[in-house]
Formats: sequence, C-alpha cells, structure tokens
Amino acid sequence: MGCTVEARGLRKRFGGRTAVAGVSFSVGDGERACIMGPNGSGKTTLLRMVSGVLRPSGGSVRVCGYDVWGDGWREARGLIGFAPQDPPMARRMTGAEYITVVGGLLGLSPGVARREARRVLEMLGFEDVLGRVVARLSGGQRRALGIALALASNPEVVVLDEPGSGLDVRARESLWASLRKAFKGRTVLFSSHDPQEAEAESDRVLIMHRGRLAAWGKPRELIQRYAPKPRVRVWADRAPDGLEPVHTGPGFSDYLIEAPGDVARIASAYSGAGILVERIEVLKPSLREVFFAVTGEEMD
Ligand SMILES: Nc1ncnc2c1ncn2[C@@H]1O[C@H](COP(=O)(O)OP(=O)(O)OP(=O)(O)O)[C@@H](O)[C@H]1O
Repeated sequence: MGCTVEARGLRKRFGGRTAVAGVSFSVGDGERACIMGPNGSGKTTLLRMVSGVLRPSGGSVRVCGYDVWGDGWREARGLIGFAPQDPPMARRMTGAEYITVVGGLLGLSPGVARREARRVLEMLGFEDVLGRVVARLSGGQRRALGIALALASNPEVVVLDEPGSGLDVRARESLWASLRKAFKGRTVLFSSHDPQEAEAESDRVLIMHRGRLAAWGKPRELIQRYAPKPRVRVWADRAPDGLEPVHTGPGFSDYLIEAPGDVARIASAYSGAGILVERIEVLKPSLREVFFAVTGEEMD
C-alpha cells in the first residue's frame, strides 16, 4: 500500500492574489510529509490542489503516477482520501447519514462507507458520533468524522488539513496514536501549525511562507542545516549594550549559545547592567528555530 505524490510548479491565484506561487516537491511511497507555515501561507490551498478538490492555475500533481488534473484524474481521485480542516456538513444529519451521503458522492456503497468509517472511528475512540446529530458535535468530533470518511475508501494516499488543530495536548496525542495505526503503509500529507507535531509525526517537512516553499527536507536535516545551535532567551524589560541578540520580541531577547559558558556570560551582562531578569530559557534547536531562520518569522 502507498504510492508517491509529485507536485511540479503548482500555482494558484484567487483573482489578483497569489495563494501558491509555484511549489514543487515529492513525497515517497509510504512517507509522511508535514506542511508547516503561518496563517495564510497557502497550506490549505496546496493540499486541496493535491487532493483534486481545487483546480490549480498552473503546474501539475501526480499521485501514484496519475495526473490529478489531467487524464489520470479518475484513477487519482480513487486513490486519495482527503479530510478538510472543517468538513462541510449539514447540521441536521447524523454522523452515519453524513458518512453514507458524502461517501456515496465519493463512489462508496452505503454498507462499505458505514462499515469502514465505523472501523476508523472505533480506532479513534469516536464511534458514538455516528448516532449523533452533526449540530451537536464538537469541532474535534466533526474532524474525526471527516478523517473516518477520508480513510473509508482505503486510500493509498491520505491528505489531512490540520488534523490536530483545536485539540488539547492530550486529545492530540491520542488522535495521533490512532492515526499512526490507521496510516500504516500509506503515503500521508498533513498540515500543522505545531513544530513539535511536525517533528514527531513526519518523515519530511515542507515549510510554506507567503505561497512559496521556504525549506523542504527531513526534520533532523533541516535543523542541522538551518538552526544547529541552541539559543538562550532572556526575559527582561531591556537588554544590555554590548550583547548582540539574534532576535528580539516583546519582553525578550535571544542569543546564540556558541561556546560553554555563554549562558553565564550573558546572564552576568544583564546583572552587570543592573537589569532585572525575569526568566532565562534555553531553546533547543527544533523546527521552530528552523522556521524562524528561513522565514524571519516566529511560528504562532
Ligand atoms: N477561495 C478563496 N478565495 C480567495 N482567496 C482565497 C481562497 N482560499 C484561500 N485564499 C487566500 O489564499 C491565501 C492562502 O490561504 P490558505 O487557506 O491556503 O492558507 P493556510 O496556510 O492554509 O492558512 P491557515 O493556516 O489559516 O489555514 C490567503 O491569502 C487566503 O486569503
């Protein structure tokens, strides 16, 4: 199970606005790729184009060798399961009706759609949503229903738009524990705002910034390439002269730790200047630092 996804020069314009500005990447058979980026950077637009839901303004995407927006669309669509961040659902339907009606639009028989969706929902611990009315479901429960539908057709490629968003840490961990089982062997693309989630759950990370690909690679390689050194963040209402921060924000300054003793040297520069330090934290190299290094912006 599983197959490759290859995007070449994918572009999307909405009126005069460019949402995705020529993005190329490939995800190998059975790999899990995470698309990271701030709000509005083009993640959803990219995932919708890859899934065959939104027609690109230019470029191409192949899934298992089939051209999603060309003559292979029928085969490609049958191989992809897409779970939008906020799946459109009629509020008066029950979860089970949603699965059979929308599953039917995707070509699934009612029996297969219900059986497979129930199997996935049991794995996710959300089987009770089938008997409940959509209007009474939480955002997380609706997302679970969307994910169950995406997996019901037993797709080779699974595309999930921010599966973990809006969930607290514990709910997100339990969702991922189940997703890992449900994914087995499949090629997966998902988007996330969370660098920790990206690092833990993906083999490759694609960082989007203003519709472009700012960096692409394995998490460890990206960290090694863009942010190999730890930083120390000092929280104080001002910074002393003579130290060179790599980054400053409201109430804090960041300094690179380049040699043993740097943290003590920085702390004593603050105390020597008579500045009261509220807190000092060491930021280990992570995708958060990579994101900052390649885009010049902090992840939210
Ligand atoms: N249907 C649309 N019509 C017009 N503009 C759109 C449409 N969809 C997206 N955009 C614009 O395209 C850009 C990228 O949006 P997109 O939703 O892909 O970003 P995103 O990275 O997924 O953001 P978020 O993290 O907030 O979900 C934004 O400027 C957005 O306003």
